[in-house]
Amino acid sequence: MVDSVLIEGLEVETVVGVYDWERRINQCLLVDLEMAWDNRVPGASDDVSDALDYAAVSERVTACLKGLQPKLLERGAEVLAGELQEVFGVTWLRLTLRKPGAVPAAQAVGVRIERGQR
Ligand SMILES: Nc1nc2c(c(=O)[nH]1)N=C([C@H](O)[C@@H](O)CO)CN2
Repeated sequence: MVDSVLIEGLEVETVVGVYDWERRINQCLLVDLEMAWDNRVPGASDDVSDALDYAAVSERVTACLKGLQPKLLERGAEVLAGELQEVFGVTWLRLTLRKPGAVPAAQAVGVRIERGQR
């Protein structure tokens, strides 16, 4: 499967971080997702129920990270990947989680994971 559905630069405000001061504030995370999906089916039917609905996935991503409040980006990425695979039936995904401002000299720092088979 070479087709994908994309979400790029999704902003989520949540509690995230390992330090005590970070547990008392909201910080912004940026989420990029590439998810394998057979786009020939919705391409033929023109029906959103055949598509991987990026709006529904975006809502789920936001709710998951707001609820989870992970210490590590790695934890956020891992839980998110598992939830998206289970809930939406995504067989393969590449997920990037960035934390802008965490290292002031860098534009952003983050993690990237791939899970499942294409
Ligand atoms: N690989 C990681 N390194 C660090 C993380 C992380 O989530 N993954 N987090 C922190 C702190 O929370 C940092 O962002 C505070 O500025 C440090 N390193």
